[in-house]
Amino acid sequence: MITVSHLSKSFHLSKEAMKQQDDKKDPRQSGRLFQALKDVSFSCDKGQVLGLLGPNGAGKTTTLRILSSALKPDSGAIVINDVDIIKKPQEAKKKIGFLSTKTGLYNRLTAKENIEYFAKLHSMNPRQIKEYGEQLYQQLDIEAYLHRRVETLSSGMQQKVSIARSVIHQPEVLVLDEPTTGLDIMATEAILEFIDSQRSLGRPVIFSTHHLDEIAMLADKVAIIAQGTTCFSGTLEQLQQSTQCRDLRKAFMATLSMRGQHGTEPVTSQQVQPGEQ
Ligand SMILES: Nc1ncnc2c1ncn2[C@@H]1O[C@H](COP(=O)(O)OP(=O)(O)OP(=O)(O)O)[C@@H](O)[C@H]1O
Repeated sequence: MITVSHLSKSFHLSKEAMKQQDDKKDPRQSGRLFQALKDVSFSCDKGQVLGLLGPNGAGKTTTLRILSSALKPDSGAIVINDVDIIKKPQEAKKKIGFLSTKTGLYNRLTAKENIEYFAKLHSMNPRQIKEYGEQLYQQLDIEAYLHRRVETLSSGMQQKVSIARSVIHQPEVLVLDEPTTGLDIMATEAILEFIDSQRSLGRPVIFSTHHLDEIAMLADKVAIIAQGTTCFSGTLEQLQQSTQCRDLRKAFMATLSMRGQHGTEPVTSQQVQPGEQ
């Protein structure tokens, strides 16, 4: 189980960034300080898939980068099976498999060389790499192009290799930032099937997306972030009940407008407690 509680994170803006933010008139900005996250909380249990939703700039990537330990929050906690990984960033690297939109692969290495390189960074031994690698290659259906250089692969193939590289060390939790963006229907389907297979293995999966059909198809839970604050966290049924909307798109829009995202009302952040069902 992973529990994320009350994350906050501010960035100091460069002069250039400040000009860009000024144009957006985002209330999270105060002079050169931009509070990207104010209060983000949600939880995802063993064998659950949680979809992270929110408008552009809401704070989804910032949240996921904090989960992966690439960024340190100003406050808040992330607990995976009783270990606070903010206090133990090395544990975070072991426990979390992270796929970002920029998860790098080395173009000149083959797919297999890339995956094995990252496995070694996680101190896996050759037997473990072979054993778990073989299962993973089959599961992701990437065996046919394991020996091709990454630069010769399509974006869908590269995304599957990136996923393999992110989970080769058998993390306890999988975190994926917009894993299907820019992929065609077949590649998207393969990624969604992989997420579903992780749920069956009992591994919590947290993924951000702008595609509500992916949420409807896969997610057990949803967390909606608006302007750096969680405005809903719970099951899909609870989202539908709280908004009285069966249609997910309408439920999402209703949640945002209840929180003042479409009007002039301030965001009245209803405190979402981690672990809330
Ligand atoms: N390093 C940084 N310095 C300054 N501002 C930042 C930094 N990183 C993110 N931000 C700002 O924080 C806000 C949240 O960004 P984030 O990338 O987390 O949003 P998002 O919800 O993932 O958006 P999208 O759906 O467009 O990917 C944005 O306004 C962004 O410009």
